[in-house]
Amino acid sequence: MTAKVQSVGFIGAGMMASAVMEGLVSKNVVDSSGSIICSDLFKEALEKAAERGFKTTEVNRDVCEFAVDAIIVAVKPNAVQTVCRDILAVENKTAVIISIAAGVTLEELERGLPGRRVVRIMPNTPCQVGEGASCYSLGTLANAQDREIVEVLFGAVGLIREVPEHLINAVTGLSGSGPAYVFMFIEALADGGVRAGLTRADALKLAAQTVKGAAEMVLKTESHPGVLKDQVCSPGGTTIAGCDELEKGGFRSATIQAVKAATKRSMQLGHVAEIDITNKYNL
Ligand SMILES: NC(=O)C1=CN([C@@H]2O[C@H](COP(=O)(O)OP(=O)(O)OC[C@H]3O[C@@H](n4cnc5c(N)ncnc54)[C@H](O)[C@@H]3O)[C@@H](O)[C@H]2O)C=CC1
Ligand SMILES: O=C(O)[C@@H]1CCC=N1
Repeated sequence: MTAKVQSVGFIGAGMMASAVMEGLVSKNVVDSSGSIICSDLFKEALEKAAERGFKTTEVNRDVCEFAVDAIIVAVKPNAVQTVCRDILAVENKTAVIISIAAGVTLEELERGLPGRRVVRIMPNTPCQVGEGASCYSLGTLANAQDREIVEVLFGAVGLIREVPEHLINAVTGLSGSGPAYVFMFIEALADGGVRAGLTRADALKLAAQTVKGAAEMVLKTESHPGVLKDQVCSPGGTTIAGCDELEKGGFRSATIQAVKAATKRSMQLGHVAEIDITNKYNL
């Protein structure tokens, strides 16, 4: 979808908000960066956003007054209920409220925002370069137009899917957290290349391009990744020797465990957000 939106607000201007804001501008979803406003308690975050041409404010209510299409809640899970109180203080009934907070359920959002249309979404940082992966669920009062806004905003910056809410924690464990696992893999591939004599710069480029190319093959051919892996492995050749080492190191099992652990952690975060507002967990 390429429809333009009039104005969008972000409460919290940190890592994930910046990634989505950059993506929306570069994909021309908004006329200019001036159609996006963000608020934060942290001055440096606002200064960075202002340098990129976004409107900024220290007052969350300003965001709610400015945003016509959507207010995106982009604070850590334990700050969501505080932000809900700021949102409720402004009579903005047009904007749908979209939370990207890990673990915070639609029920918790609707309890904090009675009578408001809410959406829970889990994006990831590659939204910044238009290659995100986001899954969302609509709250009980959200309507077809709200679904369209979510699809326009997050569809412009990557893949977008509607899923039943109970799957969003699994999405968080896989695509929400997944970029970090992939970055670790790229770093390790590059370390291997350096160990084998390549320059760091060449090794990093080769590693990143290899991951990008392999991912494109999975998406474009729709082949099972095991089939594509077999095509690289010559009998008695180099690749199977490398695969052998990965299996010895528990590579696949470790990856599965990582997704499971992150999913479990996501399930805990909504609860933590409810009971802990002390920043103890630094969420
Ligand atoms: N970083 C990631 O890869 C992803 C993060 N998320 C979710 O996005 C949310 C934000 O995460 P990040 O951007 O990584 O965190 P971050 O720490 O970079 O950004 C959060 C920002 O919110 C600000 N903030 C805190 N309390 C506030 C308040 N009351 N009013 C206004 N601003 C306030 C903080 O100063 C900070 O700049 C989290 O709920 C996280 O679960 C979702 C998908 C991916
Ligand atoms: O680590 C986190 O809690 C956030 C949610 C998904 C990615 N980063």
